[in-house]
Amino acid sequence: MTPQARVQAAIDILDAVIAAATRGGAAADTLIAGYFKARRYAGSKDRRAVRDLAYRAIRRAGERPVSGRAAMIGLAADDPALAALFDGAPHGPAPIAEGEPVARAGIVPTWIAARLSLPPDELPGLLTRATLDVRLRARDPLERLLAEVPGAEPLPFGLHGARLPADTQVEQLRLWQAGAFEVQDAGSQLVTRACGAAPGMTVVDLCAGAGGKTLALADTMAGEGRLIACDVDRPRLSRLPPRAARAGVEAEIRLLDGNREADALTDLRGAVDLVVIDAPCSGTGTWRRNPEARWRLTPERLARLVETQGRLLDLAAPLVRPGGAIGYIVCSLLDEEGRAQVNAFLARTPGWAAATPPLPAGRAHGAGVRLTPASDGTDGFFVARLKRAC
Ligand SMILES: C[S@@+](CC[C@H](N)C(=O)[O-])C[C@H]1O[C@@H](n2cnc3c(N)ncnc32)[C@H](O)[C@@H]1O
Repeated sequence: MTPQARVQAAIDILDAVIAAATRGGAAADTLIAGYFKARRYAGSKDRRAVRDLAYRAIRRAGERPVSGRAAMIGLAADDPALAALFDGAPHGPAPIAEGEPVARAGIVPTWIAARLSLPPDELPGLLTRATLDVRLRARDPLERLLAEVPGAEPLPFGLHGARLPADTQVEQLRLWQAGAFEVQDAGSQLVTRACGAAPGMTVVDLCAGAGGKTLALADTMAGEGRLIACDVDRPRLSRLPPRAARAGVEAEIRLLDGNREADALTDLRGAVDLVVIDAPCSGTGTWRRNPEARWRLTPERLARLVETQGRLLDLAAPLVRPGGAIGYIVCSLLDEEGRAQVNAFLARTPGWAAATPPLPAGRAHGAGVRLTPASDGTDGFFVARLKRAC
């Protein structure tokens, strides 16, 4: 592909990303993969260059741009070499006309910025490139992983895992195939640990999805006790059993009905030591992985998420035995999903109190702990451990 054709390809991809963000379609990564699947002529250098251009344009625009071309013209405004490629060459973008729409540079959409309780100097951290962190099974020695992957470094915060070079082909590694490790952000590992699972417990992972945290919980439980993984999303949940099998983990799987979740949990009422709620949320803490997610969120969608989170807390509470706990997690930096959500639960539910353990990272935030990309180098999270009185 010519340099001009690469720019046009990135514009086409951006159009698809903007359309998907508007109507709730696929993530940028999926759209980029689909684009190149249909264009086998593009070589690996072309793919890398187009992907890089598209992501630079996505990261640069805080608000959803009106078009891919507006996003790319915005990027070109800071990059004369890129601007020069708008020259009307075949397969490339037409020259930039006077008065054409240009996406404004920004980090956070205005309506979200007003609700984000982050100091301004932390905002750029939301869009830095994420690290490739992996969690190693407790029984596997870290040295083997460090020996297999040149450039791998031990994770900070005393976590049993490694930070791998960004371009590592994880699934080709022998240790991954043997089930010894899983890709999991250091922050995600820390907040899972904060929930306080232990061997012998009965643990419900209420929003297990494809099982990232289920597998980490199982490792902490060392195969002793009972682990029940639930979700309302059948395709996501169906990805859990093969992952569990690869890691040598046993978990009961329960598909919940989105309107009647409690029906599938009646046998667990008052019998659970720990319910982990890794709640559906805005994902504002993971923008560095999915920067287009900030174009996707709307006040209405956020309100629905907040309502679901409150409902999940109320669903979890009766499952917990006296003296047991809820681990509430969101990968969000919005207080209405984190601190305020937990405060509201504690205010309306007698017999519950905050009992979040100190973490080797993050800062106390209301009844819980918050991790941020800028101060902890992890995805952004809020976690709270809530204990039922004995
Ligand atoms: C943050 S994701 C979970 C990620 C997963 N725990 C992991 O570590 O990979 C939130 C999950 O909540 C699920 N969910 C949404 N509404 C739910 C509900 N009412 N009951 C249970 N799960 C729900 C979604 O399908 C989604 O998989």
